[in-house]
Amino acid sequence: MTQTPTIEDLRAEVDLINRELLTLISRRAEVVEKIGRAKTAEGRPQHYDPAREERQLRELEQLNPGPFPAATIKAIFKEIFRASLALEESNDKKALLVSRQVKAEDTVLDIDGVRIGGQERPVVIAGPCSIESPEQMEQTAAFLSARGVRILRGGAYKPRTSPYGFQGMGVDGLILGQRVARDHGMLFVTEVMDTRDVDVVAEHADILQIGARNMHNFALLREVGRARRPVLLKRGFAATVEEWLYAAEYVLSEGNDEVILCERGIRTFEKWTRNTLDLSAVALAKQMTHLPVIVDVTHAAGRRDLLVPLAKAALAVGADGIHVEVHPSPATALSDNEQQLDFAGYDAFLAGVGAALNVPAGG
Ligand SMILES: O=C(O)C(=O)C[C@]1(C(=O)O)C=C[C@@H](O)C=C1
Repeated sequence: MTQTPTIEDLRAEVDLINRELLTLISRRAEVVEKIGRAKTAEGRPQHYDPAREERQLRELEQLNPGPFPAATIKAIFKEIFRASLALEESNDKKALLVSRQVKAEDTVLDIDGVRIGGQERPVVIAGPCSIESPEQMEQTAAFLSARGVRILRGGAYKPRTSPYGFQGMGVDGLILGQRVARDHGMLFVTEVMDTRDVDVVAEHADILQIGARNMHNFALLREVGRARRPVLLKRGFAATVEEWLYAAEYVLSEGNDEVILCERGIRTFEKWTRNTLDLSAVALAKQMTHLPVIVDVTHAAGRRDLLVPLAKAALAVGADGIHVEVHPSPATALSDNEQQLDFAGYDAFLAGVGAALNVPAGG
């Protein structure tokens, strides 16, 4: 007399079938990978082939012995096609130069003795939004260098919403920024906005900044990639992390691997801050890439009262430095009046962030 199998017996049978299915599904994946490689070799523009999927589904529907209804069989196989397609496409993807797959260890930049990235102390990049006058730059550099800041920022090209607004000092600003930075033993970082200016900016600046609005300017990214100067690459305010990293890849692909990523806040529905600081992007960029990542707290917040908590948070998630705008007299500044710190404000900021920033205060 045959006994009715127990649940345990039936489960043992299911386990065996699972193993067979796994073997078959893996074998299928291996064959699909071969199809994928053949398509790539033939130079086919895409792996997705809906007609081929449709033919398979029709045949499977006809062969379906039940008890699963046709729709269920279709859903299961569509999932198999989706996974197979992803496998084919992932085999095509070249590991990016910015990724940790290509370089596992942190990139540490050494720019005239100023080290950025890895286990180094976080750096501070500070200075006015725009370079306006010798007095303004001199006062700012003297103040900041006395507080251990080694990188002076200042914009020489400032296209404004109105073409009639202050447009920056241009080459005179570059010369001034470089001289003042040298006089105070600092590096000079300034934004380059036009491919035609890359050479002259690289002549005067130690670090070339690509602004958020130019993150997608691929011609400019290629040009700074050839300039053989470190690049500070701001994230576009509407750019995904993937787009930001691809922008960095443009620079690296030209042979320049000295890139500092800079998160400066993204545009969201929030109105009470100028942008929204995306801390997860900082953590993610640190995890996925080997490049140093810094955070521009000034543009992220657009208001002075949030700079301390945002800087602390940025450092807590692994930022390699902080970018902050400082001006001797923000009220009379020619741009960004609302958000630049005055000198007392910078001292309060430094005291507020405290040990996390590790810059010798009042030194
Ligand atoms: O036959 C192909 O062309 C494949 O790439 C394989 C496969 C499949 O899994 O069957 C995968 C994706 C395509 O959209 C069509 C079919």
